Amino acid sequence: MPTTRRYLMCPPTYFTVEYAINPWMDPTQPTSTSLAVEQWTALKETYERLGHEVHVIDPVAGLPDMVFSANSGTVIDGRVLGSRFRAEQRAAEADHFRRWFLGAGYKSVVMPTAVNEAEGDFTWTGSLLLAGTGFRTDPHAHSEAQEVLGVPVVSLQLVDPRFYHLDVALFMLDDQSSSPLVAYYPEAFSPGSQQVLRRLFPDAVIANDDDAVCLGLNAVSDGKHVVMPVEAVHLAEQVARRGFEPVLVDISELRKSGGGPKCCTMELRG
Ligand SMILES: CN(C)C(=N)NCCC[C@H](N)C(=O)O
Repeated sequence: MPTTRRYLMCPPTYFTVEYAINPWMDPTQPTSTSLAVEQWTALKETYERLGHEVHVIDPVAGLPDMVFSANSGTVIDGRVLGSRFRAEQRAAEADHFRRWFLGAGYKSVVMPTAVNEAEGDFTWTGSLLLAGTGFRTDPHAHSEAQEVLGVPVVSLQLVDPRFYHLDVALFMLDDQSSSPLVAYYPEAFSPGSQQVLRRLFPDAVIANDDDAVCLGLNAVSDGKHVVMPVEAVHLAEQVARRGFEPVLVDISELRKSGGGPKCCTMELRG
């Protein structure tokens, strides 16, 4: 069943690729800010058409990656754990989001002491917080998240630099039922973490290489509709076979910075 969600997004008004902090970014290749804005607007309108509430934070000049709002906060039951970026180029984003949360009336807003790229590396299953590490978020941020948010955390080790955040390797199809359904790309994880995922989610949708390299796992599900990159053809078929409805979006311009639909979408829970 779909449930209505609240999302926080940031328009890519100042989007460009002017530095390289992941293997997808090549500052020598041209980017189009107007195309990025067009694709982002279509994504936002897709959420609104599906009945979701979208809040928008003002973009800031000089912060070209601020469009990836999912990196700036993990919100569960109305408690906010902000972010602390690994790359200095993105460091200033964290405080803009902190101020947005306070302005929006959130009472519990905690900024992390360890490197923590928020929903980039944290995925809420409905009962557990899956937490990635290996490239960005520091393992200490996992225990910090457990303390601040008061939820059990399961650490997962990422091993392929192309899938530098958890949310380009795994997403929740259903976070509302007692047996949550997940989709993931096993090769992005260490052998031990693959075992953990098999134990936790024996019924998972398993993505293939083609799904993973178009950042197909950077998807957003409301329990029925799954907003995902248009190139993720095989994954969309798998998702449909499980009874979900793929909603395909073109987010190719933002992929030049290593992001997809989920990266542009922070969920405000509670
Ligand atoms: C899953 N999420 C939120 C992301 N993967 N975010 C994309 C961040 C892209 C940015 N150039 C960076 O490298 O930080």
